[in-house]
Amino acid sequence: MSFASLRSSRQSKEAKSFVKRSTDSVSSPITTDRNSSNVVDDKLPSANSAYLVHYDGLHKALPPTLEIRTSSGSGRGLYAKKTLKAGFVLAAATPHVNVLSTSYLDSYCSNCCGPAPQSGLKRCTKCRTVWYCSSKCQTNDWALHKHECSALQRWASSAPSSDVSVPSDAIRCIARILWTQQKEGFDSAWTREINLMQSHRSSLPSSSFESHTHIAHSLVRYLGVSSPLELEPFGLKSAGDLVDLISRFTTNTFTLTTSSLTPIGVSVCPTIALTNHSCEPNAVIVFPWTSSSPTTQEPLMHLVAIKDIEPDEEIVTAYIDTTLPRDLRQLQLKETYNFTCSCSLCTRQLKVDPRASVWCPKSCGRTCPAPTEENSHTRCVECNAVLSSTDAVLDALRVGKEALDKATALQYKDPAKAKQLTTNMIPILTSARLTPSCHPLLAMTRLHQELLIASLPTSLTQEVLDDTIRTAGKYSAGLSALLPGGHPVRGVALAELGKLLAVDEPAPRTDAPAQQNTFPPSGPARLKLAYETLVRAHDELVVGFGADNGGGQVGREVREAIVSLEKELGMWTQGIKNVLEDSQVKIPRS
Ligand SMILES: C[S@@+](CC[C@H](N)C(=O)[O-])C[C@H]1O[C@@H](n2cnc3c(N)ncnc32)[C@H](O)[C@@H]1O
Repeated sequence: MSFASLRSSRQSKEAKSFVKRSTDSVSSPITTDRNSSNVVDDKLPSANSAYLVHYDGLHKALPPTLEIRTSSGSGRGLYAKKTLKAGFVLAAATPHVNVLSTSYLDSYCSNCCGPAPQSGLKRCTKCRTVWYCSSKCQTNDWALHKHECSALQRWASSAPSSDVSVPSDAIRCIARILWTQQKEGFDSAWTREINLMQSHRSSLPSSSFESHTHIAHSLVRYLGVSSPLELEPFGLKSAGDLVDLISRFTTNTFTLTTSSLTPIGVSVCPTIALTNHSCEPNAVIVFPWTSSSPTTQEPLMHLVAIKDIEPDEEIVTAYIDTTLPRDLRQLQLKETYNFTCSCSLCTRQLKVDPRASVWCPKSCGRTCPAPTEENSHTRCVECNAVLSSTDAVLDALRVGKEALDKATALQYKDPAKAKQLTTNMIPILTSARLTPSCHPLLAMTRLHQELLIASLPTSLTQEVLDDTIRTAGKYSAGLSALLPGGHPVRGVALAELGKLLAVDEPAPRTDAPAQQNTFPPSGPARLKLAYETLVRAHDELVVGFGADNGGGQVGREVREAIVSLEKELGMWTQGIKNVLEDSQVKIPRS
């Protein structure tokens, strides 16, 4: 596979791999105003004591395999009515609203959210802020964009500096909700479905006051009114209604991603927002972009089972990055969604959590729990060897977390500096004996891989390519210790590793037998590994992006890569056979 094909397969250098909700803050799981619109039908005799309920509008949009029930712990949720296999597309829905993040406005179509076609995107000549892939998309979007266009121009004219000349995706998304409600009608099914989403208005935590106030002020300015009291034409009759809307947005919004999980914006989909959270999810939300010409279709949000699901089992997705250790996960869930997670992963007593683990000091092959400030005494779970270098490990963990935050902040502004940081930090974390799945080494490795791929020179050297492959290998290994088979993040990581292995080697090593145990191998062994990795990736992708979707766009790319590798390997085999036949040399049996 050529180096160019590797690059073109990457839609963006901004690859942040986790599908999650992109919200800021929330509060308690259930509110009285939301319940008032429910009709409790009957009590189900299920172990989790959930109740079957009908919500005007939302249940109609559900496939017959799912139903909405409510439980005291987590409010409404989606439940399976029959056995559903891993890879089954549980629901596919066109989101009510999709909005691109500011940095992607000039590289994706603002109507269909597809990538720029070969001919490039066309910019709206009035606001000069949003871009479209075709006049058809521009025309389709005009009913909403005509309001947005003047709002964007007004906002830009009063912006204090060019870097804040476009409002955030959150503000643009909430405004689109309001304009659509005006267009569809305040009594329409569309508006009712938005209003059925959970609001935490009555129990907002004080930590979210600031962000809600900030959103409210920005929204008022963007809509061109002078105070929240002038929002009545948008159906907001009181400041409380505005808080409701902002809370609904923050609690229920998803990250819009590309087919390879790059986050590019925000998405609102009331039906799929009914899924509750677990750090050990049995389902994921993806945008597989299965259409052969994705730029002509709206993105479809798919809820896909990644494990076999039993009848009456709740469908749960992860709202946050589940590769984080428990304390960080709990902090994020509390801050953003205002609940304490009591999922199986959070409540299970693990001897050692791979997210916070270091290798045995005696190198027996097993691990110890990473030391913490509260508990620095730690020993190997297998051979009991005591970790004596706890201060060094604690230092490495602290410095590593700081460096990760800094490198993440710098990755687009100054990628060279970010790469310098990750390059320096990874050996420090590795020599402190952190395992590849340990935080922050896993996240640092992922960022390093992104930075390496984004900066691959056109004239690639063997050293740079091999270094990138080693990083991708470590990232994949770390993920495999944490995420179940079939998780789309694993599939995409394996696909990237396989594609890197398949890139034509600039200077294949000729001392292959001596290098047998080195990674990555060279020559035919490398091609074989590329092939095996891509086949594994494909197996995972057809689960994570849905079997009916053929693993989505990434699955299709991987299939194409597999076919071309099969041809290449076939040529190798034939070539070796010919040489052997010519020279009458026998192929050794082992
Ligand atoms: C997107 S909504 C999910 C649907 C929501 N339960 C409803 O009734 O509309 C997210 C909210 O659901 C609640 N929630 C989700 N998962 C939960 C869990 N595992 N435990 C407790 N509450 C949860 C939290 O209040 C969270 O802010």
